[in-house]
Amino acid sequence: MDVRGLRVVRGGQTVLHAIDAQVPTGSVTGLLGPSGCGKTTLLRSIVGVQRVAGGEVQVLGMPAGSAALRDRIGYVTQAPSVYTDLSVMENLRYFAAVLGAPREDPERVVAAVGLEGKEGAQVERLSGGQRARVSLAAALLGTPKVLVLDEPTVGLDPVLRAELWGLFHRLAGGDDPVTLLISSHVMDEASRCTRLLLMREGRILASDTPEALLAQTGADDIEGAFLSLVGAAS
Ligand SMILES: Nc1ncnc2c1ncn2[C@@H]1O[C@H](COP(=O)(O)OP(=O)(O)OP(=O)(O)O)[C@@H](O)[C@H]1O
Repeated sequence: MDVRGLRVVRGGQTVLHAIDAQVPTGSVTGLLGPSGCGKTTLLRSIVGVQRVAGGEVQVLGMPAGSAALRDRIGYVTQAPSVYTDLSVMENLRYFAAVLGAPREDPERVVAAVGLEGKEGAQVERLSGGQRARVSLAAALLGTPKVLVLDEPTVGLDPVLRAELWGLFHRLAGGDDPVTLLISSHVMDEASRCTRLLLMREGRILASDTPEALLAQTGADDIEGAFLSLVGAAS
């Protein structure tokens, strides 16, 4: 993914100020920054659903929003995007049909997110974490090359969070690597990423590996590195 000079205006305000950002293929890149800094807007621009005021966004070598990218990008929004009155499997079969995914794909993705045994459960009756995993399972249908996940671990317990990060790394490290871009406002998730994009007030503060950011700032953790970079930029 390659973002150059991206400018977005929402509600009359510039929310992305001509930003540049690269997400290497096969990386697990964390997009970290405080609430309201523009993370969702950047993700929406990459998925191709955000009206942009300027700049360019390329995904897998194609302009964001290209029809050819539709079944190659999985996008999980913050709000669950599955039908709550349908069962887990009904949702997955429906989305698989829309995408033209292989017939056995719903079973594969249920196993990938650890929802075996819940196939027949109505989504309405699932816990928040289970619902989040149904949305993630839907995004894994059709074996996308890029996964864009907006705060996928919010509200999950630590065990489930660790399991999901394990899944993200398995997807990125497989024979057919997936590139993952994952937003979070929880800085302690930074250490789970292979690369970081630190964002503040519509600008990218830094783009590097967690280790390099710690070395560069001399901070003990990414929160400290973030504060040091904010200090240096102002
Ligand atoms: N539909 C909208 N209309 C106008 N302004 C919006 C809209 N959605 C978001 N904004 C503004 O754009 C800015 C960036 O919002 P965005 O949702 O991208 O932030 P975020 O970093 O994802 O926040 P959070 O972590 O709280 O989800 C904010 O100042 C917000 O008020």
